Amino acid sequence: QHQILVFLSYQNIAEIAQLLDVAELISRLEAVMGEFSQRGAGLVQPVRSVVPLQKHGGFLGLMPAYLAHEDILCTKMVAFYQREQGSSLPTTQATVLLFDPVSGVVSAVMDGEVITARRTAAVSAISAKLLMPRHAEILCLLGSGHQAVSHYEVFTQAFTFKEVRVWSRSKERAEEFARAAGGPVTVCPSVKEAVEGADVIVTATNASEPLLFGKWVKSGAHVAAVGACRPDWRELDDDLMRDAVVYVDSREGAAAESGDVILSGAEVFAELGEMINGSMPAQRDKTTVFKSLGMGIQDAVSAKLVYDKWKSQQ
Ligand SMILES: NC(=O)c1ccc[n+]([C@@H]2O[C@H](COP(=O)([O-])OP(=O)(O)OC[C@H]3O[C@@H](n4cnc5c(N)ncnc54)[C@H](O)[C@@H]3O)[C@@H](O)[C@H]2O)c1
Ligand SMILES: O=C(O)[C@@H]1CCCCN1
Repeated sequence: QHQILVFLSYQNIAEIAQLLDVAELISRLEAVMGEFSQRGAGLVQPVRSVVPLQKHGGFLGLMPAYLAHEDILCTKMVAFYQREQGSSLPTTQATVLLFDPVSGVVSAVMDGEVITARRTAAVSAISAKLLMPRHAEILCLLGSGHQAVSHYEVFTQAFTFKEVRVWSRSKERAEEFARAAGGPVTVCPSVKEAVEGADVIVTATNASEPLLFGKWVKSGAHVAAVGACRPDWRELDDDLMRDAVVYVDSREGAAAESGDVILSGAEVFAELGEMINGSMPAQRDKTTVFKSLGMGIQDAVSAKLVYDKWKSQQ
């Protein structure tokens, strides 16, 4: 009898979080991103298929991936929406399916919330490790939602900052974020004040117009941009995109989905995986942008990590 593991939505988040060790996740993500950028036959991951739900201001993304070396077959399904400010409905909901690649049987259905939050922050942390200034002291988070929280957790675990700042559209939310954080966080009244002098800036908002302007960004800073995942959505302005050295998770993904890349006309210098596998340099001394869109292979290694840990505990 084949055993199916079911993690129903929003019920076992603490359990999944416990199974997703940050250091281990980072090391698995580095390996798979490095391999992806070699474009070998062992890794299959089409650009995400996105179904627009025009009537509801949302999208359904399908993110399949097969990793032959580790024999991982996985797909994430993620519904994401642009919500009115104050809406109580979630903006992003994800479910991850793991398959037995021999039979095609589903071996696990997992809530994708923690996987999405952690793996995205872990990938941003890899970009920061390679691209942020050597003695980075100030981390700035723009947005105070799920991604901001997971970036705070992962970044403060992976690095040491003298100061952490947050800006959010809603001051109350930013204050709530600061109260809930595990350490001191400065709430900033404007994006400009939040980012001035910052060494690392994470943009994690649902904005569709630029909110981070190059003129405010310190020369040599690193920006990890995780929002704006549609070809007509922006978080960063043209100046920043054109003046910075731009890295992406996947060139094909960025060309299809990143408004910041497409509409600015900025040149993509390299993929994160190209830095990891040594085929392209990390230009740490320059102002850098890592434009993240999210990849199925990232969910696949994360889900496998959760599954293997869970199995070993049975
Ligand atoms: N790159 C990736 O792999 C990846 C993965 C997951 C989510 N995302 C994207 O990251 C972004 C944040 O996701 P989340 O799960 O934290 O969402 P969330 O809804 O939990 O938080 C969104 C934050 O953005 C703010 N915001 C919304 N509209 C804004 C606007 N117009 N201007 C400024 N701030 C605004 C909200 O106030 C909130 O702080 C989304 O765009 C999401 O699609 C990317
Ligand atoms: O890769 C992801 O999981 C996210 C989901 C939401 C839209 C952007 N990309």
